[in-house]
Amino acid sequence: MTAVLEISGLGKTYKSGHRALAGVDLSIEKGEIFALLGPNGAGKTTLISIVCGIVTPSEGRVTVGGHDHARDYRAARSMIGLVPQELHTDSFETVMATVTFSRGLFGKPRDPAFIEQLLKDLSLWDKRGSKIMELSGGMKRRVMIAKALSHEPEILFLDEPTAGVDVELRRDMWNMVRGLRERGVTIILTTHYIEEAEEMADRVGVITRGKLILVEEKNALIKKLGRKTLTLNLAEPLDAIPAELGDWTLELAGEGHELVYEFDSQAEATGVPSLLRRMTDIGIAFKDLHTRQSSLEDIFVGLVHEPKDGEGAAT
Ligand SMILES: Nc1ncnc2c1ncn2[C@@H]1O[C@H](COP(=O)(O)OP(=O)(O)OP(=O)(O)O)[C@@H](O)[C@H]1O
Repeated sequence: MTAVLEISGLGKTYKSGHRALAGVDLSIEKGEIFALLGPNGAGKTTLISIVCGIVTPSEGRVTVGGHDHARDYRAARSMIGLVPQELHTDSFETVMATVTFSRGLFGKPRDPAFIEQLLKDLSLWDKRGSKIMELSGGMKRRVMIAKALSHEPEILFLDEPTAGVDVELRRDMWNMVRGLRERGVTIILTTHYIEEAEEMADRVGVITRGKLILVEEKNALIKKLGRKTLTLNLAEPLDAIPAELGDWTLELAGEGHELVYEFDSQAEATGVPSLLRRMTDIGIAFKDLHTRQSSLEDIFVGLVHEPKDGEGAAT
């Protein structure tokens, strides 16, 4: 695999003195879907804005397809499409004119057949003659995507692409992302919908307080950091956890009808068989049981958890 985007030692201190990014190193492979997760204000938009040339970094280096982002800006930028978080398309122009113009901005020759297909893929073809200002919010967002793709970029940045969009647009968006990936386009997205990252991403990066604290294959991350919970539905409710079960970290839930055991699924001895044996020995019967693997969301919340007064530092 070859890296299509290389970021090293990237930092940004805004004029206000706010340090929004510090020491960010990241290498993105061609054709992957990379999800950047982080709480509000973590620095995701700042990072994307630097790579897209909207914000100037305070330090560090970015190369896009081997082009140095500072020295060879036009070549680097023409490889990138950006769908920004905010819609700024209050335009008197028509959909067709806006999208065609965007392609020209990057010095690409006119290609009406390509633009037609793009507008059709985004269900915008019927609206091609409408002024942008007359469109609904969802349609405007589709236009932003069409603009970002108009010059056939190799890397597409989607900043919170599905925030506030309806189910249909969200579905279309993800179908589009899958289609682009099949054509070898690299996708980097930020999202607050962690289940989306869980479904779509190949790799996940977690950013908090301007630092990229983790970059990992999504499946490996879930396996490595994931915990499993075993829930036993008891035949008779318990008032308290019996002393004989003191070797396991257990909780009672469901008004005493459920016994919950959280364990490390990667550990050699999970403690599950011995727990079940001990329960049988002391006469606690259960009707049913199920296990649940922790989700990316559980892992994310654990990683970016802000310590409250009196708590230890965040991990
Ligand atoms: N132009 C600016 N001047 C000063 N501070 C800024 C500027 N732009 C962003 N910041 C600050 O930098 C930090 C990172 O902001 P950024 O928008 O990158 O975060 P984010 O992770 O994208 O957040 P969100 O999820 O809310 O979009 C925030 O504390 C923000 O207030």
